[in-house]
Amino acid sequence: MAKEQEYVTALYARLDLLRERTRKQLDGVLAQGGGGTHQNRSERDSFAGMYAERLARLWAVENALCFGRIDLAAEGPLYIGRLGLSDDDQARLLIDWRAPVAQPFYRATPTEPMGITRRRHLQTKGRRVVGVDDDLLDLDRLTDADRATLNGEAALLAALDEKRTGRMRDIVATIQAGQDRVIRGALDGVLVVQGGPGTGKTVVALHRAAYLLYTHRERLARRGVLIVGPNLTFLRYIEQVLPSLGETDVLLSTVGELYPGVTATARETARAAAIKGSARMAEVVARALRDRQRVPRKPVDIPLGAYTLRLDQRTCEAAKSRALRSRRPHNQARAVFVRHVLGTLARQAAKALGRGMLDEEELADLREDLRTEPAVKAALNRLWPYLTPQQLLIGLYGSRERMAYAGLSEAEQDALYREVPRGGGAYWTEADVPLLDEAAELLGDIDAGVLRAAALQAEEELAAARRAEQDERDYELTYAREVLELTGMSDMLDAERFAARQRTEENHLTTAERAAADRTWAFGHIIVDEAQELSPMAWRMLMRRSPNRSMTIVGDIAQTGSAAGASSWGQVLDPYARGRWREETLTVNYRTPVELMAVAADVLTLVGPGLKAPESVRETGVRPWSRKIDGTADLGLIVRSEIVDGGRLAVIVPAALAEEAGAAVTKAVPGAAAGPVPGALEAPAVVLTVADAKGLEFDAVIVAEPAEILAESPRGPSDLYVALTRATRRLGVVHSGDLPEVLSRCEALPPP
Ligand SMILES: Nc1ncnc2c1ncn2[C@@H]1O[C@H](COP(=O)(O)OP(=O)(O)OP(=O)(O)O)[C@@H](O)[C@H]1O
Repeated sequence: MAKEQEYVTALYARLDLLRERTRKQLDGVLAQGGGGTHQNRSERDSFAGMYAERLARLWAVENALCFGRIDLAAEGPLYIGRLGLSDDDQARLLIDWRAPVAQPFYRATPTEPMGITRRRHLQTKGRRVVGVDDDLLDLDRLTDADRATLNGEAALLAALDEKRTGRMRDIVATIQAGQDRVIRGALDGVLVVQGGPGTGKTVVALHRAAYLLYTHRERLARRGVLIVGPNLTFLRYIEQVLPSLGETDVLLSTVGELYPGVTATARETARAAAIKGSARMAEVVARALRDRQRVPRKPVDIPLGAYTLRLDQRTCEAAKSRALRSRRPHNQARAVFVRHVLGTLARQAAKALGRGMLDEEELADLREDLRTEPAVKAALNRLWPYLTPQQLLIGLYGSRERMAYAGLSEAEQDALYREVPRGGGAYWTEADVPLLDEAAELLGDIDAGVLRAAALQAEEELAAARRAEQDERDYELTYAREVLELTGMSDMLDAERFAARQRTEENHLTTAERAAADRTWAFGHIIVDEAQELSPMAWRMLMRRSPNRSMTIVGDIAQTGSAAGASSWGQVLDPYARGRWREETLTVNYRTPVELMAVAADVLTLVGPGLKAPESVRETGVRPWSRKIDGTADLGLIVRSEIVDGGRLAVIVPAALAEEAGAAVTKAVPGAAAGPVPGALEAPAVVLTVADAKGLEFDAVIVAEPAEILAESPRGPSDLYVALTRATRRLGVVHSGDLPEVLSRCEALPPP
């Protein structure tokens, strides 16, 4: 240990020196100030960015800088750590864990030693070496049983046994061979990582992101990496892993956050979400748009001073079919529509003016005059309006006729109908986001000038409405204001200044920040976690963000909870990457001890025949228990008695019980949290629904009213399976009715 300490001390000294040097370089660049030519400034900016990033990376690796070493038969030891370090003569001092030469640290086994004779795990506390743990890969000294299983077991078990902090930690020191294969898998194509609960899918996906960024830095730094998770609590749970690996420029997002400018915070029924998620909504949105490209049933008269122009159906039909044939998105095709209509009107006007033959130039002038006539503008806006995705969907959900036209059945209309928003408040739900994205594809951009004009016009109309209806309760007024706000039009008033600011800020934004602000950004690689939950419409949206189909998709089909979620990976991926996706399976459970997994495995038989639970690596000797309770007051008492100092406990409840149970537990336990609120992860106890607990883990879990969880949705068995597999140590079940037969393996304790 003393020898290892010497080496580790030298590594930290080197790290300190590099930090010092980089700091000086950064200060030097910043001291040059903002003068000089544009090129000077932009060069300085990019140097400053580079040094700042390097410095951040050097600071991120303080903890467990070096965690292992491998002894190569030929060249002596190599030290493995969070980043690569060399001395001033370029001699290697520390190898980045992601470098190819570090691979034997994770993969070597006694049967396949990969040229190393020994692997050593170094445990450190701060800068102090506190433990050394060796695996000998020298074949002659091992038994057959050792050979089959030996893989840094002691270090792994120590890591798994630690109390949870509420945040996921990195596992660089103890990545297992099967996981390493996933982490270092090729960048291109779609890699599916299927695995039961606790098999490390999430943590492996995050390490894969770090590995890919290291190995393909050029390509990925420019296009960025997106990591999609199921909810904000989950993203908070994992957000520290990549920074601790020295990678900060990655975009973490839920599906609901992927449409810039929209915050999807409204709630809706599972049924509505399921309808919105189904694949046929692509056609529904397309039809909803066709509904807005209307040909009037009767000719439209346009009064223009002394005479009246008439827009007949044939003209509208012809204009529409030209616009559609242009194959441009709706807002851009509008120009084609308008041009044709104006042409016809101009010829009519010429006739009305008694001027039979006009030359091209005169006709063009006339068209331009007509274009700005309010009555003409109003007619064109009715026939082929500029639309934002928000307007299209608000209009659809707010009208049964439109929904019927778009192909939704009466029952579906009932589920989706929503009043056109009046006062403030949340409107958009998570399931709306892929539909907005779909609509945006069909609508295309409205160019900034037009948007500005439209916003100004809307403002004028608002002012006019204000004048006209001062005394009445002004529905129209609120409506106009709301739509302006919901569609983001109100921001567009200042589009020019916004654009100018955007241009100057561009240079300072990281790739992730730029990607987050751009709906059409194509990512270099996308990682989707809890991918079984995504709806077909959400997949369509993600696939648009990944034209090169370089993706890692992790999940567990047996844990699917949402009604629009996946039942097989083929069903999800074949439409986009048939024959081009590969699957890796993880089968070892690093979270849940054997005793708990036995209970969960019983429940898995309800999910589907033939499904196999992952195998747990640890036994704790602690049996899961069950207890009959008499209401949520009892629950509060039990939770209080189950809390262990410094440990974290979750109470997982059916959605219908969330509020009541949350109130009871927060009353009984000081500091407890109800629901996925900020701070929930750090609380000693938290009450969560299954959907909110997905992907998380806790020292102890109490599952409340399992029978209701089973009955609450068609995916009830999957939900119960998820709930039972969140604990790293202790599991209890409380029930006021009968305990479901499938949980009979729990030890029945007397009521409190
Ligand atoms: N090689 C490893 N070394 C140390 N800890 C590990 C290792 N692999 C997994 N773990 C730990 O096991 C736990 C479960 O991992 P993770 O959450 O990634 O599993 P998962 O497969 O995503 O589970 P679920 O499907 O239930 O969400 C985490 O605490 C993780 O840190």
